[in-house]
Amino acid sequence: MLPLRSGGHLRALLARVRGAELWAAPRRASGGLSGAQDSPTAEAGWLRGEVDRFGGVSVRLGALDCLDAATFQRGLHAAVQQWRAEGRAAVWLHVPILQSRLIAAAAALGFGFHHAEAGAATLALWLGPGPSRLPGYATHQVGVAGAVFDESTRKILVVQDRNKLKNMWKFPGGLSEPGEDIGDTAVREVFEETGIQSEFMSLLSIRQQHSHPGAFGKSDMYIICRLKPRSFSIALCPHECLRCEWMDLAQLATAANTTPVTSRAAQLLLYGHREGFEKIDLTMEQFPAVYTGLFYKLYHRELPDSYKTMTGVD
Ligand SMILES: [Mg+2]
Repeated sequence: MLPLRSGGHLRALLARVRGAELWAAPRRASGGLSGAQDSPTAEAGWLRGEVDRFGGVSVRLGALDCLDAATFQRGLHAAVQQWRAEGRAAVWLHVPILQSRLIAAAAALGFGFHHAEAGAATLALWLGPGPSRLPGYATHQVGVAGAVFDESTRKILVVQDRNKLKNMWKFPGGLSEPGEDIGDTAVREVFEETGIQSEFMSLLSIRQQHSHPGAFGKSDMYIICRLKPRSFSIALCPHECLRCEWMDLAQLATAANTTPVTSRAAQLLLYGHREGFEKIDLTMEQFPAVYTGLFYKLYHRELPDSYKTMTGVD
């Protein structure tokens, strides 16, 4: 990745920019197709790009804080021409928030926003033939609720949220944090909103809703987990909830002042309680990912061991 430039280094770079010998061809222009790890660092004067495995060039602006927008734009324009001539597929421009004044200069060359995080925006320019084939950024937010069900009393934990237009019974829950497992979100949100400690058992349902007002117009994925209670004494969070109680499951399944998704989950739980939770549960198993050192969680209906090993199957 691009090293941060020191002030002296920056002055030297700017002198090179003004001297116009800058946008030298990358040393290994066509590299990078063999995979991200051995992608060469392409050098285009002060705009250093890294070639990715899709043939795109990624440029990270560092401490170019003295660079004026006009000089930046001239340099970027020449570099883009160079990359286009080399057949690059796209340019990704990572702009730290303090360099935001350079964004308009890039936009004038055809760059658009791809995504932004708190400290930086990423702009993209498609260079390949035809319409852009670059993937979009995040499409969904993920909300997770915990249906904490006490099998011995047939009671289920329900809340009514504050700041809602109607007071409906629902399961405690909230938005998943980056990198957080679904089950961990459910357990954390239940504890934060109700003070109840619980344990993840399974996934019960997934709702997908597009153009969700609470997701800034993006799509919303709302997942309900079955949790087992580990404590029973409610300590309601007054900022998030109006009410919280242990309600009989059959009462929730037939209640009028609840949401359709909550009713359906309650009916599923009643069915599971009577007929066995293996009829409704999507259980979780962890596997190693193809990306070295990483793991993922797989959720599906219970699979007999004979099918897992594929022995003893006709
Ligand atoms: Mg909530």
